[in-house]
Amino acid sequence: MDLLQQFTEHIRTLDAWEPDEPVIVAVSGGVDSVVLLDLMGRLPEDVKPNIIIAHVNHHLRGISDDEESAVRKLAERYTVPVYVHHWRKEDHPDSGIEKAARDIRYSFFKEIAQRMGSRAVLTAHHKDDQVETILMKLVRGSALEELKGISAKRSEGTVTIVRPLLPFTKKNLISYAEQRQLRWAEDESNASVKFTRNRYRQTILPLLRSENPAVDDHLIRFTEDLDSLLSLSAPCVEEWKKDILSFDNDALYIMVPALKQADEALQRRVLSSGIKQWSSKQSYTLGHKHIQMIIDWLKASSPNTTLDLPGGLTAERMYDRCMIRKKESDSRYEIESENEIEKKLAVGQWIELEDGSSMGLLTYESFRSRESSQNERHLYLGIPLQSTPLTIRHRHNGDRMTVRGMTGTKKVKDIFIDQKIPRKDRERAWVVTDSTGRILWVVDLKESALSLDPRTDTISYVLVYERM
Ligand SMILES: Nc1ncnc2c1ncn2[C@@H]1O[C@H](COP(=O)(O)OP(=O)(O)OP(=O)(O)O)[C@@H](O)[C@H]1O
Repeated sequence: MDLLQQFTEHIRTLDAWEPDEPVIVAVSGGVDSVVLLDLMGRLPEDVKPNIIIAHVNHHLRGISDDEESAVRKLAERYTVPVYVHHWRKEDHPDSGIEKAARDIRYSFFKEIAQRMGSRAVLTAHHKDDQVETILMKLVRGSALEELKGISAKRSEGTVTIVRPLLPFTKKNLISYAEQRQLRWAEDESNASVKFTRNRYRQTILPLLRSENPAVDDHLIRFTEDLDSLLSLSAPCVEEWKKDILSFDNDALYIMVPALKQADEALQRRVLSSGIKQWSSKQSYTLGHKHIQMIIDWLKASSPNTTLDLPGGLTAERMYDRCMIRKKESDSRYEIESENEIEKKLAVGQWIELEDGSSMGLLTYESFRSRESSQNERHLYLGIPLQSTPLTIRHRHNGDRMTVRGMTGTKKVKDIFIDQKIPRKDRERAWVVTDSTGRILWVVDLKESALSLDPRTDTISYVLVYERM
């Protein structure tokens, strides 16, 4: 059976879309996604969807623009629509480039899917990616639950991320591309052993394969077996969790004697699952390493001690109970009390604020077409794609923000002082934060380096503020 036949069979079993339904294919211009696009275009009519290409030009490497035009040419060749997002690293000074680039990719793919009424986003991850991921996680010491590979289908809200090339090796894809005389761009970063994944790809896995050529299949089988064991034992973990853990908005509580009755591997699973559940509501994260730290500390510590954890969290032990929560902020130098009004703002929404002013978050297109955006009572700010939903609130003690032309962050309090804003007005000022809590704007006063300028930047959304 040739690759197209195997792919078609696999697509039928995946059952991720109906014929003629719109699906998004993420095409970087590399061989994997070029092959995926070609295979999708050759599917028989009874499984063939309406293909829409999504591409992100990261402006990171010399060839980024060539990749974009190659992807546009592919769209012409297959007569399918293409959507391109431009992303610049200067807009993301705080985050690691690789992670920020990946986050923006997925949020763009999902946004296009929602806009086009598509349920599926396809990426070209293949079997070699799968094996590298598993091995890297094993070596890094990830928690058992994280030792999963890349999933063939993963739901994220209304969209499912589908990886239809997982059964196929890179070799399979390259020989298909050569047979079909496809053209693709080489990713320069693949050649560098600087990146961890490339060391696994170029040195570690070839060595393991020379020891046993079936090592790839063995690693994949290992995660499949582990997955099934984890699902089988999940009800038991849930039972233990009921005795050991509880949480509310403020804290996660651990009953120490109950925890100590479980063996240590079970302690890790219970805590890891409980913390994940609690932190998904609080947007804190504690990794495997810190879970082990808590277990070791509870084993050794006397009844009244505390342990500092990352993300401003602290664990306090009071006899039989341990409480994990956000550290109290140091308010010695702040006089005014905090005002707790907090509102979320999603794209397309307008909200009225208590002081009679209002804010709306518009797409760039609708901002441009709104005549009243020229109104002098309006102030506006460009918002990067991945920042939403925004939060509107008054200032908090200890607030800090990035400021253009300055490295690090500056205290919002100092910005008020620099601009000689009277105390009573400081309490009334509105602060806008992005989805991760970073300040984008102290309204009418200071824009953070994370915001964009609608006149010059390629922007996704515009936040409009209308004074009372
Ligand atoms: N710039 C891009 N534009 C469109 N699609 C992309 C882009 N980069 C990657 N993709 C899609 O994602 C797939 C995986 O790419 P890559 O291995 O570089 O991503 P990654 O950073 O490892 O992502 P992940 O964390 O999801 O594995 C590609 O085959 C392609 O389908």
